[in-house]
Amino acid sequence: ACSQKKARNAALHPLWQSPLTIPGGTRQSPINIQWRDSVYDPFLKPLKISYDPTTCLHIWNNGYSFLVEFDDSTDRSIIIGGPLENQYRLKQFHFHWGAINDWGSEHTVDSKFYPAELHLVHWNAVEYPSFEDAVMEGNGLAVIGVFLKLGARHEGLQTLVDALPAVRHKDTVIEFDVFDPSCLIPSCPDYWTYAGSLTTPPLTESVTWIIKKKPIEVDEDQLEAFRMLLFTSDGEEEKRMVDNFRPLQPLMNRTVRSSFR
Ligand SMILES: NS(=O)(=O)c1ccc(S(=O)(=O)c2ccccc2)s1
Ligand SMILES: [Zn+2]
Repeated sequence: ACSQKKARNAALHPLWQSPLTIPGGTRQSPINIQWRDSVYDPFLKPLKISYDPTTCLHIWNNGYSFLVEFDDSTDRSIIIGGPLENQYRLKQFHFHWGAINDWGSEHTVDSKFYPAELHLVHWNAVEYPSFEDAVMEGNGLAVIGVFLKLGARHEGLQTLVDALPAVRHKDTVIEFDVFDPSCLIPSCPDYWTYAGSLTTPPLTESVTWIIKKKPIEVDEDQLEAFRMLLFTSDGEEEKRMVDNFRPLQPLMNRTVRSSFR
């Protein structure tokens, strides 16, 4: 089987032979972040975030999560600095959550789960001609992870929550034309960063993860609104969209760096 796999791989176009396309690789995500094992890196810069709210396009339920997608045809919504060599363009953001508040995040901190986790997905438009190309490159993507914890109602999130009933079923989309996702990012500058992968197929090892140390607070009704979404299309037997997080992956030969002491 192994030799067959090698033969099959050899038959592939060189582009697809790189280790990046073999998701059983060495830098998979998510991981547990053991705070005391993370290494402070004084050379890490502050992350600079500048989003143009008018680049917001629509919300859609893709059957995994609900995504808010942005117009990434120009450099109007970008991040720069932090661990990044270039600026990266915002493509979309989405969430992962649990059926109950005891779990739901993809990353954990000292083995603690949060009830949900926000991912803001950006791509390296300086070095690559398209998002699809960037997805296949080791420095192609940068994802900001923000933990959600149970607490006060989040007013910025509420505009998003109010739109969710309209995308209850898989493959439903609604226009969502002005939203500034920086309202979902804690003002505290502290973050961890490590080299990882997408946490859903194609699982490619192309993500520089930037995980914010401080969570944002959301209330129970807002988490419940996530849980009333469906994995299933209209007319199919309803399956609630919950527990859409990937299991923890081995750290292997990686160090998690922190931007703070
Ligand atoms: N959870 S995560 O942030 O790691 C993530 C998974 C998938 C994406 S993607 O939508 O960018 C994408 C990328 C390639 C193909 C299809 C979707 S981002
Ligand atoms: Zn995600």
